[in-house]
Amino acid sequence: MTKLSVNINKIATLRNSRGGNVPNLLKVARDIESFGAEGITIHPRPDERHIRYQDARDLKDVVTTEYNIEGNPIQSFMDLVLEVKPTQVTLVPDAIDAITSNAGWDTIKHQSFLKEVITEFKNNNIRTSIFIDTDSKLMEAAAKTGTDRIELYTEHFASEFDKGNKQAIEPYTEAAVLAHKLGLGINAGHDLSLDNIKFFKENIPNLAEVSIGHALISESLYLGLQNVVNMYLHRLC
Ligand SMILES: CC(=O)[C@@H](O)[C@H](O)COP(=O)(O)O
Ligand SMILES: NCC(=O)COP(=O)(O)O
Repeated sequence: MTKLSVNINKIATLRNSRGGNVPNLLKVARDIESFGAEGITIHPRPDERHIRYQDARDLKDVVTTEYNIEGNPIQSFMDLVLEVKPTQVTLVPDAIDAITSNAGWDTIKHQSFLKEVITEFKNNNIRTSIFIDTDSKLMEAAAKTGTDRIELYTEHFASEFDKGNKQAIEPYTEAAVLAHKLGLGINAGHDLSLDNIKFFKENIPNLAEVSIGHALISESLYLGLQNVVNMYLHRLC
């Protein structure tokens, strides 16, 4: 079984656009869990453009499934995660001004830093995962950091799949086989969607968890619009 962790960054983006509390992030997290999702993911960024550090604290008392916090382990992020103690922390090497995550870790260059950070999280009973590309050398170096899991960075797969190139899955399958041999758990995320998730899952052995946000929230709008427009029409007739 592969767990679905829903990334709720986009709910916070919508909320912040008006300055109030609509949509209510905590209610959405509760609802998503009640609909059967097995985890909630957030990615608080230093500019707090969507998830705020306070949201990460507030969600701690709300999330009853798996709580996954993603981000670049700068000091403020480290402090936050060590305070909140989620189920899992996913380390992502994104630049402060990145629009979204756009690269995996260079686990060779940053090996000793990652080892240090991972040790600290694991000493606090927080499972660790490293956002990473499919390169075998990077995967082998990831295992040496002591991380529990890796998260395959799936943007390339998603964009190639969209163009009809199903062979783009091959490096991901190979990376998953290697990760499993190295004793690493396997997560995946970025641009996974209703269109590509079945094919991805069928081709990735031992896939423990996917975190999905941008497409899932967009699909929820598409699939929910008809219902809501009709509800307005009923109230207006
Ligand atoms: C790590 C990753 O690939 C995505 O989760 C990313 O966290 C999405 O962040 P944004 O919602 O800020 O684009
Ligand atoms: N770790 C990936 C994630 O949480 C969601 O990424 P996306 O679906 O918003 O691209």
